[in-house]
This record gives sequence, C-alpha cells and structure tokens, in this order.
Amino acid sequence: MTQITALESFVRGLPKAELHIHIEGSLEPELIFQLAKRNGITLSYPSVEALRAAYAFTDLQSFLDIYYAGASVLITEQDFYDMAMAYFRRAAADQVIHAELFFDPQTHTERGIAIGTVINGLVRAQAAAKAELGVTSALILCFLRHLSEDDAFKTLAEAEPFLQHIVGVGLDSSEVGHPPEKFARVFAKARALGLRAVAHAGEEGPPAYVWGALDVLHVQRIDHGVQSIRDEQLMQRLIDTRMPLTVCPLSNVKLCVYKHLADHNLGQMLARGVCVTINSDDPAYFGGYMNQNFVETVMALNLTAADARQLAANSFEASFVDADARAAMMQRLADYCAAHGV
Ligand code: HPA
Ligand SMILES: [Zn+2]
Repeated sequence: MTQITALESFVRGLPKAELHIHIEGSLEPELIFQLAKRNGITLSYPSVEALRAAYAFTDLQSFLDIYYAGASVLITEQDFYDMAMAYFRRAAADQVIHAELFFDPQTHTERGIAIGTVINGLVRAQAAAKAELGVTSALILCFLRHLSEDDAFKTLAEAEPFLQHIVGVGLDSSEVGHPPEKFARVFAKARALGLRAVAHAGEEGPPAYVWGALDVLHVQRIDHGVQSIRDEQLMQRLIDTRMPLTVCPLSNVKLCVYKHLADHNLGQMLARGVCVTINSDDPAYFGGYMNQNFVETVMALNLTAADARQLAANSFEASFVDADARAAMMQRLADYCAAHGV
C-alpha cells in the first residue's frame, strides 16, 4: 500500500490555478473513441489500449501529429462541451479553483467546423463548471505557429464576434523554425482589440524566442520558457519583471526536454525568484493532471511545503482575473496554509 505523506496531502489540497492547459490535450482515449462512435468516424487505432500505446513521444512534433489526429473526432458543440466538462471535473478534483484554457480554432476550422461551434461549446461548459463545481475559467485563443500569419489574421477575424468570451491570444504548435517575430502584426492587432497575450517560447526553442515573445509580441506570460536558463541576462529580466513562466514538468519529460523529472530546472528557477507555475499542458497525453504534476515535481525536486505554497501563489499572481478575484483566491490559499501550519 502506498502511504500518502503529509506533504503530498498538503500539496493535493492546495487551492491552485491552472494557466497552461490545451483543452484538446485533455481528450482522453476513452472519450476519443466515444466521440468517434457518436460522429460515425473510423479511427486508425483498433482500441483505446492501442491508441494509448501510441503515446510514446520523442519530441514535440511526434506528439503534435497524434494530438491533431485525436482532435479530429470533435464535430458538434456538444463534443466541445463534453471535452471541457470532463477536464473541469478532473481539475476540480485537484483543487484547481481557476483555469485558463487554450484552444486551437484552426485545428477545427481547417476541418470545416465553425469557430462558433467550438467557442459556444466551451462557453457553455465554463458556465456549468462555475455553477456545478465552483471553478472559474477563461479562454485563450491560440494561433498555430506552423501556419501563416495571414491564417492567424483570418482566425482572429472569425473570432471577433465572440471576443467577449476570450481573454487573450496565445501561440502554440511546432516551435523551432517558427519564431515569435512571424506573428508580430497579428499579436499587435489582438492587443489593440484589448486581448492579453501569451506565447509558447523556450520549450524546445532557444532563449532568443523568449526575447522575441517579450519584446516583439509583448506577452504577459511565457508558456514553458524553461530554456531561458541558458541566458543569464534573460533570467535577470524574468526575475526583475516577475514575468510568469507556465511550466509543465510532466510534459517536458514526456517530450524528452528532460530525461528525468529530477533534472528539471523548476526548483532552481523558483529559488531564484522567477514567477514559475506548475501546469499540465496536455494531461490526457502526458500522464497526469495538475496534482500529478504538482506531487511528482515536489517529490522529484525535494521541494518544501513553503515552495508548494509559493507555486500556488504564483499561479494566482499570474492569472488574468481582476484584482478582487485575485485577492479572494490569495485569501483562500492563506486560510488553507494557516490551517496546515505552513
Ligand atoms: O506543449 C505544447 N507545445 C506546443 N504546442 C502545443 N500544442 C499542444 N501542446 C503543445
Ligand atoms: Zn502547451
């Protein structure tokens, strides 16, 4: 029998925010098969087990190929609702009290699905998550960086009727060879529309891509950013400006950024005062939701209860909620920690 330590139990119960979750990456194999059946789609894998067995990745691209194939079962508004609700239930069980969800409209509009079908399904799930689970959330529209900036402009135009449902834009998919500068104009347009900006940078790509995200895209958070440690001037910039990094430890191991979780630089970054947060990225593919990421990271890096508290506080600090909501989340964290003597 596994003994749950006091530290593990404290970490599991911590109120936390998740800021780096691709909602299409929460699609579990069981739900992929269920939706394929509902929509009359034949998958190229004979069973849930065969599909899961294919989740052996060597790098980001090897994952993306299978991730886009999995998302092809999403057709109706109800499909997007069901996917998001399944995620919100898992998040609530992990004491995620606020989540900011990435979604990839181009993955769906390329297949002839209207952007409204995607957004309406997600928005309906957000309302249900708040009412039934007490989880608040926001949506971040990500542009696929392997596609052109023109395509991103087209996507932003399609999203304009739904802007009240979207808090910001992001940049994901194949990083190397697609630097932030490629999307300078569309990010400027999105910011002019009042949207926040984030971007994946320094997952596999060099520190130069993090500089580009900061200085050209003017992002308010860096997604991943772990390669920043190779550039001391960049590290100082991140520390001095409290620029948040949404780090995804189990993802980094699954995609071979680190061989072992114990090699991860999150502990070092945290100790130096970088505003690092822990997130699940694509939990259905990478072997764990929030608490799995939190617990395994705390254990592998020998972090303390105070470190875990700081990580949760960072997640609220880095979130895009208003000042009152942030203060309420920080208070919940303070109350929880006081009750546990941390
Ligand atoms: O980890 C990721 N990196 C880049 N693009 C992605 N799209 C889903 N997950 C990821
Ligand atoms: Zn990601």
